[in-house]
This record gives sequence, structure tokens and C-alpha cells, in this order.
Amino acid sequence: MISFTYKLYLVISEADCKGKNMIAVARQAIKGGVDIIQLREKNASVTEFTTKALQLKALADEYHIPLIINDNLMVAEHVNAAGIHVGNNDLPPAEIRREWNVANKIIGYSIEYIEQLHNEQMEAADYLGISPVFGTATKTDTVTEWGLEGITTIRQLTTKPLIAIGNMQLNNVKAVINAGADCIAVVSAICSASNPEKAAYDLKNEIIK
Ligand SMILES: Cc1ncc(COP(=O)(O)OP(=O)(O)O)c(N)n1
Ligand SMILES: Cc1ncsc1CCOP(=O)(O)O
Ligand SMILES: [Mg+2]
Repeated sequence: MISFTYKLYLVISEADCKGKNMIAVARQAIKGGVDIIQLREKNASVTEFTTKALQLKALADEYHIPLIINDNLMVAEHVNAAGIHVGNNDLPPAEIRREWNVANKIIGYSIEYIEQLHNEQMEAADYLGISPVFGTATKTDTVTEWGLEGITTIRQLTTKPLIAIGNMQLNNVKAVINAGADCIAVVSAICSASNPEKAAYDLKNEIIK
């Protein structure tokens, strides 16, 4: 099992950068304090996804931070990503562990139902995404809004690293950490910010203070 010490997790796509260059936004975010990145391209072809993943991998390598690929194991393997993030409707973590036979890869798994905490998929995962903590326009096909109480409940049921995602903002991240999350994952609070470096810097300071 890998050691997961990351605190600010950027989940990024070209579309979420709203016309800005995705690599430039990612670079600014890393400079501001993002310490792990996920490429989440829900509508790209495999070729487009791979091209973007290779660009982001080069950037992540430059700053020595892990690149995680959302959903697509083929792309993750092809670009030699640090890991993959999957949810309830994706390839299950235990299967990924068997197929991607490399011990040091990070597998993230979304928790949408409390019952998932007792299945073999969660055992195979390195971290759990609490998905979503609060409702968000960035992802609307969600099941449970966990809230702060949900984080506290899950914290009592597992020692796995917990990543909070869903409407994470400067004014709620400290409460989310205090409720038991280990790391904060954001899309729009950084990708849509007029100054992504400052947005990341402020979030990181709020998380670690
Ligand atoms: C860190 C993190 N947590 C949760 C998710 C959501 O994953 P999933 O439920 O598979 O939904 P999609 O992202 O595939 O729409 C995530 N991507 N990252
Ligand atoms: C990918 C994902 N999974 C659960 S919520 C979410 C989107 C989070 O986006 P934002 O940070 O803009 O609320
Ligand atoms: Mg998914």
C-alpha cells in the first residue's frame, strides 16, 4: 500500500479551464501548492485523452508530482501514470490491481454508498474519494451528498486516506479537514479562478494551517 501524504488534489480537464490553456493552468496550480493531479476528460476520444495525458505527465514529472488518470486504464498504462481513479460504474479496483500488475501504482476509488466500505474494491484501493461532499455543478450524476457528517462517519469506519471532493472552497476546506478528510480535491475553485496559482496557494494554506 502506498503512503498518501498529498493535501491538495487538482482534478482537471480542458473544458473545466473554460478557454484557458490546461497545461498553463496546471502549472500555475502546482506552483501555488497542488501536490497531486488527476486528468479527467469525460468526452475526449482515446487519442485526445492520451495526447493530453502525455502533456500533463511531462508537467507532473517536471515538478515531481503524481499524475492520476480518471477512468481509463489503457491511457493510464500508456502514459505510465502514477495511478488511476475509478468509481462505482468503472473498472473495479481489485480488477485493476490484477491487470495493472505494478505494485506501486495508486488506485483511487469513489465512495458513493456506505456499503462500499465493506467490499473487496475498497480493500484494493489506496485512497477513497468522498464523492461528493457537497453538491456541485461540475458533476451532477451523483448519489449521496455526504456533508461533514458523512466524512465523520466514514472516518470512523476506515483508516484509508480520505479525499474530499465536491464544491470544495476556501470557506469550507478547514471544516472538511476537521471532520476527518486527509486531502481536498478541487476542479472549479482552481480551474475557473482568475488566478489559479493564488487560488491554489490560498487553499493549501487553509488546509495545512
Ligand atoms: C478524487 C476523486 N474523487 C471522486 C471522483 C469521482 O469519480 P467517479 O465517481 O468515477 O466519477 P467521474 O469522475 O468518473 O465522473 C474523482 N474523479 N476523483
Ligand atoms: C469529479 C467529481 N466527483 C465528485 S464531485 C466532482 C466534481 C468536483 O468539482 P468542483 O470542485 O468544481 O465542485
Ligand atoms: Mg469514474
